Amino acid sequence: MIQVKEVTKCYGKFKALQDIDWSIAPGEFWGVIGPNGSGKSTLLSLLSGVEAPDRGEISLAGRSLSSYGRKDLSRKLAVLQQDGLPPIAYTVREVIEMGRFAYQDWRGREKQGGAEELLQRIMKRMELEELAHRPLSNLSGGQRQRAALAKVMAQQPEIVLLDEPTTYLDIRYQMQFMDLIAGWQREEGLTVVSVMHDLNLASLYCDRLLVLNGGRIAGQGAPGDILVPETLESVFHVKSYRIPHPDSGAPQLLLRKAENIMPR
Ligand SMILES: Nc1ncnc2c1ncn2[C@@H]1O[C@H](COP(=O)(O)OP(=O)(O)OP(=O)(O)O)[C@@H](O)[C@H]1O
Repeated sequence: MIQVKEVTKCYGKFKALQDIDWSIAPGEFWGVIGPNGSGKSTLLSLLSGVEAPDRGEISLAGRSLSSYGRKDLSRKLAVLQQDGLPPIAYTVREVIEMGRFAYQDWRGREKQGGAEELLQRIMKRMELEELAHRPLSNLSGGQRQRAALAKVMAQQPEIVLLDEPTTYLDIRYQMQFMDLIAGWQREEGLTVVSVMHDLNLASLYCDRLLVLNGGRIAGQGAPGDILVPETLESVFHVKSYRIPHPDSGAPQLLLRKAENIMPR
């Protein structure tokens, strides 16, 4: 679905990403993890076409990413940022409708029917019906994030790129958000690439993890292979224990306080 070949991205003389080779198959759920400043957001902005690599090539469904027009790309790929939508005066309903941009003609009319039914279904699923006519400016950060996800769903993309999407959500909505994305992935074969700071959440939801460190790939593979105390120590400089999740056996990490770590 996405091929990243020998990609390097520089800001001035600084190499934010170097020699990135990565392949994403359709329907996979990838988590991108790594310390602050390791290049995660830069990689996402390259995948979304917002920025272009200095070297190397990114292709999407067999075509160079740079050859896609704006509407063309919007039907394939949607992006959800950490603070998905600003507190603007548009209502929730209006914002979700904006997700249909790529399917409208120059007068703002849909080329095919069925949009109204789709919007109703999405609002119901996201529990946004009661908020439909409220302006974003008087919603909480978490409610705005749900509206942002609804807008992305209305876009009906094949790939969704998420940049730390659960940062401002409480634990209930973090889980609800991840469950919605995972359900959407299962039901419609959505391909997901998500920057994640919460490694335990990444372990529960991602099929594969890409580890960045200092702009280079420090590992890629299944969470069971990647989330080991040795990697946590070499990449994040923290000590941890690893235990299996009682439900699924997925690895979960317990962080160790420095005062409890006995010198050998
Ligand atoms: N527009 C820019 N100009 C100059 N340097 C930049 C720019 N954008 C990012 N960088 C630098 O590139 C490196 C990677 O930044 P990036 O935002 O991709 O990291 P990240 O892994 O997403 O970090 P975080 O976890 O803190 O969000 C950092 O050192 C950052 O300072």
